[in-house]
Amino acid sequence: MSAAATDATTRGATAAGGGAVAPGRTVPRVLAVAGSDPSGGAGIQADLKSIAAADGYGMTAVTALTAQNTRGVRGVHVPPPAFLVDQLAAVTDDVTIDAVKIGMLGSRDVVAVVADWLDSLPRGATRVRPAVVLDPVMVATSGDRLLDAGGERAVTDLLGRADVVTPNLPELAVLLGEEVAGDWPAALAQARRLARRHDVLVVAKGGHLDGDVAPDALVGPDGVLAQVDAPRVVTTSTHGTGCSLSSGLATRYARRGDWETALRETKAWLTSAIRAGAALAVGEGNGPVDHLADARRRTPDEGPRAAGGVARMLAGAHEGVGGAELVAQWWADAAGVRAQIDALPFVRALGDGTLAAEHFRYYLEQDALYLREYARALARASELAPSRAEQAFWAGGAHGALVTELDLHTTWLGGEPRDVAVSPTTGAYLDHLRAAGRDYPTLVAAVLPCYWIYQDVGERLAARQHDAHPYGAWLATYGDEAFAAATREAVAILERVAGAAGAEQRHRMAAAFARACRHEVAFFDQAHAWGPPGG
Ligand SMILES: Nc1ncnc2c1ncn2[C@@H]1O[C@H](COP(=O)(O)OP(=O)(O)O)[C@@H](O)[C@H]1O
Ligand SMILES: Cc1ncc(COP(=O)(O)OP(=O)(O)O)c(N)n1
Repeated sequence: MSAAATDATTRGATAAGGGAVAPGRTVPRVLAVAGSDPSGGAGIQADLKSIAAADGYGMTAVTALTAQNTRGVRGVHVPPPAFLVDQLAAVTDDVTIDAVKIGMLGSRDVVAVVADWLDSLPRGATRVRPAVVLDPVMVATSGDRLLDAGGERAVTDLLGRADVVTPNLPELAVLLGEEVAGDWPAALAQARRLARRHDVLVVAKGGHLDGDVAPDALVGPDGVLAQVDAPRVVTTSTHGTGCSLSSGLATRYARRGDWETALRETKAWLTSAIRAGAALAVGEGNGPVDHLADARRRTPDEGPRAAGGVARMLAGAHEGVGGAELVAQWWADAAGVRAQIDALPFVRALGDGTLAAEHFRYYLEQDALYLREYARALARASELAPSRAEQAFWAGGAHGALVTELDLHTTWLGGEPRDVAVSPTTGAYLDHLRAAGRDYPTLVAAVLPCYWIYQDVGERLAARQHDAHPYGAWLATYGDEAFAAATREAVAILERVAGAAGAEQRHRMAAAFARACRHEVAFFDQAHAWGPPGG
C-alpha cells in the first residue's frame, strides 16, 4: 500500500493532502511494468500513450515480448528475470516514481521479481512511495494466455502490495477461485470479496458484460465507493482497453490524489478513445482505441501534419452535409469533454455543496476576467455579423455578459472583483477567442461552447439545487430559461453559418469549436489546478 493511500479513509479512496506527486510538480512520472505489444494497442505501447494522454511522463520496464496483432497473440518471449531486475533498478536509482502500473508479467519468476521490487520501494517520510495499480493480466481478449499457470497463483501475492487492482471479470474469477460473474451485481459482490480478502481497492469493470451501459466501480472492503457508468460503444476497437484504463488511472491518481476522481476522469477519456478507435483503421481484428484522439482534435490547425491531415479528411467528408448535421456531429464529438467536466472535482463539489469557498471565489474572479473579454469577442461577432438579426443577437450577448453576468459575480463576491492576475488557463482561452476573431464563421464556432457547455453542465447542476444547498442560489441561475433560449439561438446561428461554409472553412470551424470545448474543461478545473488549497 502506498504512503499516499495509507493516509486515506477506507484504504485510500482519497489521499490526504492532495496528489501523490511531489509538491510543485504537475507532470507525474509513471512507470509501466508490463509486456510489449508490437501492434501498439496494448501493453507498454498502450501504457505510454495512455500516460501521455493523461499528461504524465511515461517510463517502462519490459517484462515480456509478445508477437501479437489485433487478431491475436502468436508468441510470447520472457527475457531472463535478472534483466528485469536491472531495468527496475536503473529507473528506481535515478528517478522519483510517482505511480506504477503493473500489467502483463508472463511467468511466476517475473511475478517474484516485481514482488521483491515493490517491497524494496521507499516507505516513510523522505521519499514518497509511488501509488501502485495492478492490472492482473492473464488472458488476452483473443483467448491467448499471457501468464503461465504458476504465475496465476503467484499474482495473488501481489494483490496486498498494490493500492488498486483492475481485473476484468474472468481475472476476478480466477483471483477468487470462483465462477465468472454473469451480471453486474455478481461482479460487484466478487470485487468486494477480493477487496476484503486482500485489503485492497478493486476496480470492477463491466466491459465483458452486455447492455447499453459499460459500468465500472471502485470497490473497497466495505462495498462500492463509487460507480462510474458510460455508454457502451458498439465497436470492435477494444484491444488494450484494460491496459489503457489502468495506466490512465495511475497517472491521474498521481496528479489528483483521489481514486474516485482518477477513475471518473479516466473512464470519460477512455470512452471517448474507444469511440474514436475505429477511425484509426489499424488491423483487421479487434483494433486499438485512439488514445490521443482528444489531442488530435485539439490541435488540428497547428498540430503535427498527420493531425491536420485527419481533420482535413473529416472536413472533406462533411462536404455536402447540412449545417445542423455537422453541428450535431461536433456536439457528439464533445461528449467526452462534457463527461470530463461532470467528473471534475470542482463541478462535483459545486453540485454536492462541498466546494471550498476559496475555490469558488477563485473561479468567480477568473470568470469575471473572462467575461470582460468574452463580451469583446461577442461584440466582434456582432461587428462581423452579416444580418441585422445576428448583429443584434451578439450585441445582446455582450451586454448580458457585462451586465447580468458580472452583476451576479459582484453579488457573490461581495463587491467588485479584485484586481487578480489572469491565470494561464483563462489567458489561453481568451487567446483562442481573440485569434478566432479574424473571420465570422470561426469566431461563431469558438464562442459557442461557452454558451452550450455552460448550459448543458448547468442543467445537471441546477437539478442538484435544494433549499439548504450552500450554492443553491448560484445553481438556480443555471436553470434560467432566458439563457437556455439564447443558447438555442446561438446554436441555430452556428448551424446556419456551418451550412453555408465551404470545406476549408468547416475545418477551421470544427477546430475552433473543439478547442474551445477543451478550454471549457480547463476553465472548470482551474480553481483546483491553480487556485489556493481548498478546505
Ligand atoms: N464497448 C465498450 N464501450 C465502453 N467502454 C468499454 C467497452 N469495452 C470495454 N470498456 C471499458 O474498458 C475498460 C476495460 O474493460 P474490460 O474490457 O472489462 O477489461 P479488459 O480490457 O482488461 O478485458 C473498462 O473501463 C470498461 O468499462
Ligand atoms: C503485452 C500485452 N499486455 C496486455 C494485454 C492485454 O490487454 P488488455 O487491455 O487487458 O485487453 P485485450 O487487449 O486483451 O483486450 C495484451 N494483449 N498484451
